[in-house]
Amino acid sequence: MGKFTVLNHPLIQHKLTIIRDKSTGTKVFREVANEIAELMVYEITRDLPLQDVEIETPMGKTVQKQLAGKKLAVVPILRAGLGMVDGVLELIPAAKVGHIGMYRDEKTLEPHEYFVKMPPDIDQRILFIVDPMLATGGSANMAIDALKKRGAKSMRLVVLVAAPEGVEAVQKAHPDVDIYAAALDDRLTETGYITPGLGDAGDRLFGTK
Ligand SMILES: O=P(O)(O)OC[C@H]1O[C@H](OP(=O)(O)OP(=O)(O)O)[C@H](O)[C@@H]1O
Ligand SMILES: O=c1cc[nH]c(=O)[nH]1
Ligand SMILES: [Mg+2]
Repeated sequence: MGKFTVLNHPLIQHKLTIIRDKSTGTKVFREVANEIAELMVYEITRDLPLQDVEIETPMGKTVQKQLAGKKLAVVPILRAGLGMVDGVLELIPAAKVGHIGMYRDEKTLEPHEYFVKMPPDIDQRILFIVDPMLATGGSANMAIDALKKRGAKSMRLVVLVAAPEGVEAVQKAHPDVDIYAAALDDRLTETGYITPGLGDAGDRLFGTK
């Protein structure tokens, strides 16, 4: 089964409270969502493999470390995942970005895929799939299916708020994918929203209703 990790660094908890607050407007919501994503990526990349490289400093030759092997890509699940991309790229500016468009039917809660554009060689990259909300897990599972179909082999799912139902669904469908969240919330409401949650992440990021 894939690991589920809550990254509860005090800065992350503090910032998450800001975006949960319904009085937080679009500008601050956008800024702080990206700040949380940046802090999360710092934690999630701790285990990336390093390799030796010989370089020359002004003082002479030396063997030092650099990131080894596989390259990275960030994959936001549109729309709301876009709200985490800049934060990830702050720390990994050379990462490629693949987009996957999904919307959840408001009544049935079924996910629908409407767009996929990936960088080449995703089979050789570690993919950080980002989406602020993991609710039923339907969207994340369909996104992971779409990426596997295109050859992806190494994926990590990075969300701000997770519901227990969503974590269980992804762990069951994709035991090879580790999940990282800034918080694990109580449950889903009857209408499929995470509670206490932060509302509709896409609407809060983009000012839609
Ligand atoms: O786990 P699930 O039950 O599938 O729900 C989570 C999904 O719902 C939201 O997207 P939404 O469908 O609202 O699209 P949007 O990002 O365009 O607002 C959210 O950003 C996730 O992608
Ligand atoms: O609480 C939720 C659940 C799904 N999508 C959201 O944006 N928020
Ligand atoms: Mg939405």
